[in-house]
Amino acid sequence: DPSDHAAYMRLALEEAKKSPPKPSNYCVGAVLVNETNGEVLATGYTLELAGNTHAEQCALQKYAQAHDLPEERVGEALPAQTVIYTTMEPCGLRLSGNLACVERIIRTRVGEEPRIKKVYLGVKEPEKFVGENKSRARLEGEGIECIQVPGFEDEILKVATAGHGR
Ligand SMILES: Nc1nc(=O)c(N)c(NC[C@H](O)[C@H](O)[C@H](O)COP(=O)(O)O)[nH]1
Ligand SMILES: [Zn+2]
Repeated sequence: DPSDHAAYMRLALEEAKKSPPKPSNYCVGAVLVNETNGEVLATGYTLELAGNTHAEQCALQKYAQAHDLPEERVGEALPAQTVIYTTMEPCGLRLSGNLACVERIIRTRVGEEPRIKKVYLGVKEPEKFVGENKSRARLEGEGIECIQVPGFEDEILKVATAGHGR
């Protein structure tokens, strides 16, 4: 049921739990969904794919690979009403200097239309690594709606910071 946002966020959180904790990032989970029919298109979690990969990046890369496309062209294969659920808002800047997920989401545009129309997020990014995350303003500016799915904040942050010690 495409409107059961909590179910998709719960799925993203289950993915996040698979991520190997590190002190230098967050353990995040992401799910790409076709909002027209509720179909799960791909899932991803931080470090799932080789390299210093983010959850959203992994979901996009897996879907692209399944359609014989490089990640930067994934928009060509995404349904027009694709949405992404991510336990933490997409990064806008990464200490590693790797391309931020907000840019990966925006570049799914084909012509004028972004293929990812909405970003459902569980929590804002804490300001530990890169100060205030400005991705939501960036996305809204590109016509991509950002919607917070409430109710999972504590569990998401516990999983996200598992590698940060106490
Ligand atoms: N939305 C999101 N999904 C992820 O999978 C992930 N790991 C982060 N984390 C954001 C955090 O700002 C960066 O992890 C640090 O800035 C370190 O940067 P790298 O990850 O090493 O590129 N954020
Ligand atoms: Zn990211």
